[in-house]
Amino acid sequence: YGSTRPERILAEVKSKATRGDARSVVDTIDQYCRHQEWAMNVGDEKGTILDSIVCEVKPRAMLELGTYCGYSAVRIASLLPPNSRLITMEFNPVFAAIARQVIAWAGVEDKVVLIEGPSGDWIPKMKKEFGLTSFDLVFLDHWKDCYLPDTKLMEECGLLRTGSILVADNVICPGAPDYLEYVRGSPRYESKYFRSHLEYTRVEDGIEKSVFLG
Ligand SMILES: O=C(c1ccccc1)c1ccc(O)c(O)c1[N+](=O)[O-]
Ligand SMILES: [Mg+2]
Repeated sequence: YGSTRPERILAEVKSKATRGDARSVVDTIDQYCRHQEWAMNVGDEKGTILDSIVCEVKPRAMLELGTYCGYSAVRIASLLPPNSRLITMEFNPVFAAIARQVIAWAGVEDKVVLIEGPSGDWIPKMKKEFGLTSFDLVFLDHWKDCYLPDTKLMEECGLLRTGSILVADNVICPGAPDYLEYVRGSPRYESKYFRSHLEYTRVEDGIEKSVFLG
């Protein structure tokens, strides 16, 4: 019977990573996806850039769009200060089911809330559902053509405050040209590009960090 790539990643984590050790889960997935089969985790190189921004911002309330297998959710959660929360959103129920188990194996489930469904449906409900005022940090890593509409929706729903930071993966490969043009061209954002590579490859990619100015 055919297993899915996320199922194979979970099996690797359960057989190779130390339960309760977030770093070993991250390293196990990187090792597997670099040497066995590529998968669309943010990866070790761009992950280090993401880590530095999470450590700098120390977000109380963080949102991730695009959970996939939970690699970046585990990476981020392991760096969050006490009583901080990562809300991670996944559209694909197969991915979400795997991510829940990877997050549990890493022992970070008390810092992570995984919600399933389309971002366009969830974003307008988040303030009420989670008693939020705004997000300190948002990691965009879902469908690349959703980056711009979802950013505009977060603005409209008052989920961004002066100083909120957007971190976007894959702005070069696969690319999010309309999003890049928006955050780089808008007077309401201060944007900076961190050059890197597509996870586990030598193809150019990068992360765009954009501060919302209100
Ligand atoms: O879109 C793809 C993609 C496109 C085609 C084939 C495989 C993946 C992708 C590639 C690298 C990423 O880091 C990533 O987050 C994504 N994604 O789907 O969100
Ligand atoms: Mg990505």
